[in-house]
Amino acid sequence: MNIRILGCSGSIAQGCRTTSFLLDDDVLIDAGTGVGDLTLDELARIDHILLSHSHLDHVLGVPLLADSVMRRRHDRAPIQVHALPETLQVLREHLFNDRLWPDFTRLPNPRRPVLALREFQHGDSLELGAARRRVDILPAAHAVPACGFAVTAPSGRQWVYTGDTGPNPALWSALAGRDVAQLVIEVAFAESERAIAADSRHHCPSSLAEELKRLPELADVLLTHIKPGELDTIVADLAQRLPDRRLQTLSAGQVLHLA
Ligand SMILES: Nc1ncnc2c1ncn2[C@@H]1O[C@@H]2COP(=O)(O)O[C@H]2[C@H]1O
Repeated sequence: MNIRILGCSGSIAQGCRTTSFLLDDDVLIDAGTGVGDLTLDELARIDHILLSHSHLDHVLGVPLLADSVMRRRHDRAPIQVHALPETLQVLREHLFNDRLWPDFTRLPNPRRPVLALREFQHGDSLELGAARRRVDILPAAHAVPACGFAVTAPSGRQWVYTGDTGPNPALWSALAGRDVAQLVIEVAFAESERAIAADSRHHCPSSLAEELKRLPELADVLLTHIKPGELDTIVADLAQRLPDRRLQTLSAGQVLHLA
């Protein structure tokens, strides 16, 4: 099982692309600005998009992708966009409303649209893509309704992405008993912006260090969603707080493999 990191930044700047991961070649996990690095052929292969929440940095690729691939998918089923009901409602009301963007859930033809919106709930399990990967929907604690995802590799080991979240006790309960090989967890803000982190329901180093006490030592920890310009400060801070835990930072272009 391969996960290609298209974007993993907390916002944009040169070299910084917002969250998007490609599972195998047909399942997109979040649709941030990293989606724009895919070729048209790669975009046209995507059959499923999982959205962790409705914020722009995670969804803006969906309407653009729909417009790009529409003429290549005449004979294909709609791309299934999977998300919490609250997230889909935001897309319907504020994005695909024929004002901010055309309603691609009815275009190019209401009987054969390029997008179909599919609800899931926390605790659900989906089977997605040609490889029928199992994806479990995990709780997240963010400023808007949000979730994370656990994807099961052929060995039974799991790749877990927290989504955008602040301190999230329900996540650790949901992970108990799972064989987590890799945990992609966010830390958006430096300690100096701890108040903004708390307000906007993200992690900073102190809250992340507390959370990681709940994770088995064996899992690899990969940091994501760091705000542009903050990486060195955050990594140095975490190295002091967690000297015994090897932390890696995700980078765009990286491909994670899980047997
Ligand atoms: N109270 C706040 N003060 C400053 N910035 C904020 C506040 N709330 C949200 N934001 C910013 O708005 C961004 C929206 O996307 P994010 O949640 O990734 O990160 C958020 C912060 O960078």
